[in-house]
Amino acid sequence: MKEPFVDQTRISVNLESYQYPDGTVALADLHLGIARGEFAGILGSNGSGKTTLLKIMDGLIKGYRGEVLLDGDNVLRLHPRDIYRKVGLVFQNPDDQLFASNVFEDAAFGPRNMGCAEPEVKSRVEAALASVDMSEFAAKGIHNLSYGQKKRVCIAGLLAMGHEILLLDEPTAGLDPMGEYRMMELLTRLNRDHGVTIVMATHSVDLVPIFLHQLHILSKGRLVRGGAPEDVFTAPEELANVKLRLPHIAELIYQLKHEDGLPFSRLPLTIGEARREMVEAMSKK
Ligand SMILES: Nc1ncnc2c1ncn2[C@@H]1O[C@H](COP(=O)(O)OP(=O)(O)OP(=O)(O)O)[C@@H](O)[C@H]1O
Repeated sequence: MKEPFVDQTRISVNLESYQYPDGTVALADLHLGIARGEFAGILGSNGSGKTTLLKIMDGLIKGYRGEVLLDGDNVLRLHPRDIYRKVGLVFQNPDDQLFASNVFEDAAFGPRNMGCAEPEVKSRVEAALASVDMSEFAAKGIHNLSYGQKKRVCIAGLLAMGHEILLLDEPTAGLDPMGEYRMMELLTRLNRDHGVTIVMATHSVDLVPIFLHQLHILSKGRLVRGGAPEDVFTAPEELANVKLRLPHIAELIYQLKHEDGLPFSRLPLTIGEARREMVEAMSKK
C-alpha cells in the first residue's frame, strides 16, 4: 500500500504585507516555509522585521494581509491554546519572560497551567532543566541568575510544556563568545536529539550560520535571499547591500580562493564542510 502523503511543512508564511498602526510597513511580499525538524534562521540587520515575523508566526500579531499556516491550519482561525500547545516563542530579553521567584517555579508555570498533576509537573521540569544544563540551579532565585542562565530558563519553560516548535528572538544576543557557542550547541542538541523544529532570529553572522540548515535573509521587511548557509554566503557584495557581511570563516575562504596564483585557489574547505565538521565534533563529545 502507498504511504499516505504527509506535508512536512510546519509553518507556511505567505504575507502580502503587515503595517503597524503608526503606518510603518514592517513586512511585505514575504513567502517562506519551515519544514518539520528544520533548524532555520531569520537573518537581518536592525529593524529588518525579524521580531515582527516571529510574532506573526506565533499568532501574537494579527491584522496582516496574507496567510500564515501552522500544520496546514490558518493561525488566525486557531484558538491561541492550540497554537501555544505546539509553538513557543522565546523573547529577546529574558526579563520580559521570567516572572516566578525561582528557576523551578518558573519552568513549572506552563505545565501547571496546562493542568498537569504535580508529579508530572516535577518530571517535566526536571527533564527540561536537565536539557538546558540548569538542574543545579532549580532552587535559585531568578534575579540572581546571569543573563545567559536566564535565557536557558526561558527555553526550559517552553520545553516543559512540550513545544515541538521553538521560535527564538536573538537567543545569542548579550552572551559572551563561549555563551554564544554553548547556546548554539544547546539548540543544535534540541533540534538533533529531541526533534524540536527551531526558527531563530539573529544578526550574528559569525557562529550562528554554521549551525543552521536554512537561512532566510530579511532586509527592510522583504525576503532578499534564502537557502542553505553555504549557498547564501557566497556573494559578499549582496550581503553588504543589506547591511550584513560574510562570516569571518567564509570571508577568509573567499579571499584565499580569489587570490590569483596562490595554491589556496584550490582550497577544498567550504562553509558547508566546516559546518559538518563542527556538528560532527560536537556529536563526539
Ligand atoms: N509596535 C510598533 N509600532 C510601530 N512600528 C514598529 C513597532 N514594532 C516594530 N516597529 C517597526 O517595524 C520594523 C521592524 O521591526 P522589528 O522589531 O520587527 O525588527 P527586527 O529585525 O527584529 O529589529 P532588531 O534586530 O533591531 O531587533 C522597524 O522599522 C520598527 O521600527
